[in-house]
Amino acid sequence: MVRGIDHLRDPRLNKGLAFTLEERQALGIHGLLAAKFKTQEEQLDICRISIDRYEDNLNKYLYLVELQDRNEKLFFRLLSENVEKYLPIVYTPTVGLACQRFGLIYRRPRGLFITINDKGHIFNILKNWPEPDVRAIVFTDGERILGLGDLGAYGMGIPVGKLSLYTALAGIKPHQCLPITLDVGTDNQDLLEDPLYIGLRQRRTRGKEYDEFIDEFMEACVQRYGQNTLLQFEDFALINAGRLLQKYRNRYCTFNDDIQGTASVAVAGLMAAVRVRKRKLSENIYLFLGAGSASNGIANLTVAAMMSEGLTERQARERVYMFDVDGLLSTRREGGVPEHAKAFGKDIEPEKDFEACVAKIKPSCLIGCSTVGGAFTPNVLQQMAKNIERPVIFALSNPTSKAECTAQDAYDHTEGRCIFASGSPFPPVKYNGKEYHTGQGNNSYIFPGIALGVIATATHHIPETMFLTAARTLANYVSEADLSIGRIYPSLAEVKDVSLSIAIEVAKMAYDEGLASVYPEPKDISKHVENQMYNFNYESSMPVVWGWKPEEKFNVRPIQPVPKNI
Ligand SMILES: O=C([O-])CC(=O)C(=O)O
Ligand SMILES: [Mg+2]
Repeated sequence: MVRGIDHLRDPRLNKGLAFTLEERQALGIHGLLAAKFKTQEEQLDICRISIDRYEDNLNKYLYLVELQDRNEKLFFRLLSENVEKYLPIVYTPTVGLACQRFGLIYRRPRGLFITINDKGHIFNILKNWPEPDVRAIVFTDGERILGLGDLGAYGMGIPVGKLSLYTALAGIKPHQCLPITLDVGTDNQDLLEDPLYIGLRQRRTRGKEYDEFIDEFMEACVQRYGQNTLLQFEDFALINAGRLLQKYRNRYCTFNDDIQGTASVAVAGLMAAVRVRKRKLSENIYLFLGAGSASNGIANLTVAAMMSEGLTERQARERVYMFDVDGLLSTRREGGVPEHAKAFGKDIEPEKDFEACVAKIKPSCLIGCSTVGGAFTPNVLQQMAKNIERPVIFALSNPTSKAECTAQDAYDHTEGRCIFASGSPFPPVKYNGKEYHTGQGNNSYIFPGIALGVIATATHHIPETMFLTAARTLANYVSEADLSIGRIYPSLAEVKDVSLSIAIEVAKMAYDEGLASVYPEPKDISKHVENQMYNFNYESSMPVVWGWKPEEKFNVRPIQPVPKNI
């Protein structure tokens, strides 16, 4: 039991003015607080008022970071009860800005920084982390932070933000979460010259040494926290993301959020669009702008979904085209098709002009994972409207500045006929006197639920089919009301329910497929999952008195009346 001022200084224990008189006295903090007793609800009101006073989103972000450092329960309850309002601050898009300014806003440390110089000693560094019961680690090497590129150690904002959502959206306990930055240097010249830069000021280590470093890291994590520790890759560059996923997916409990989480949310959106358009997944032609991790992840999962509608793998792949910096992925083009996207190369005439490509291939679904802001020009969008009655337009690159088009542009240039989703949030669209609230095809609908299901069952691997299950679960949440306002995702206000449902489906699957290691199998899986979840409300801080009370231990007979004749 931590007593005295240290109790107030520990964000996990601190309740501010919500400590009762008894608690203040028992903990030796009486007098260290003002006289007023507040409820958590009153505190939440003050937080909301305080944040509203800031106009600059980065200041709002800083307020929330400091709240998390001061009073963890209050932070998580605020976030979980106001998802629509604060998700864009703690997470995309503001977290992108926070990463870019990380040198300026870096105050208290959160998470671990492990550098390439620590190679050979990673386990020792993990031992410095004070929590013994970590179940999930989100880590980045900072090379592809959102669509912003190589931000090196400034990328730490991302694992921190992702893990905030683990707790706020899926109720995973904060002490079970560990954010890590693997600092192998940066190739971003601006950062190398930035006096505020907090990372190693050297070029990125690559090749064998990098691979050995990641190998050692993966091994050290399971050595420290167990084979079932969930290891989430986040914002790795294309050259490493897919390759490392293949290398580790059957050896560790791991997934790559940008490949698999993004794929799952995109496929859920496509499934919901089926309801609007009355056109099966397998009746579409897909064109991806960008042929990186996200595109390949979405394309592969879409192929799997088309196969479950009856197509062969080959037939399904034939319906998917990709276009990258060198043009359409044609086997006839100079330099051929890059290895990582081989499955989607086509034996057709090369084409370097994207607009021409949209006209020639006539896709019915256009999916942007290019990190090129504005790449879906008015001409591209108009062509999509010519291709099909209800074109699907996904502008998935993050943050907002990297989106391939805005929601308003998509409506304006398709006569309001498009079905639109974006990775970052957009304000409501006005078109022809009607207001549309388009959805956010962001992996935040997926990864918290997957993580909860995986942790609750101590699953040892995460098969691809779990992401298809998650996609179906999410798509089932989309109501007719959502669809009628142009949204192919449930509102963010429902994302906690969605996460729990995904977790339950994932947990069921883990037992069905023999992947779970929590035994015996719980009779009621939903209850089992729910029982693991974080309590966002304050609990009593009174010291617990252990021991037994005689009247509980023994059945004491009631006193009998004494017979009169004795
Ligand atoms: O963080 C997000 O908003 C989604 C994501 O994983 C990315 O863009 O890399
Ligand atoms: Mg990411």
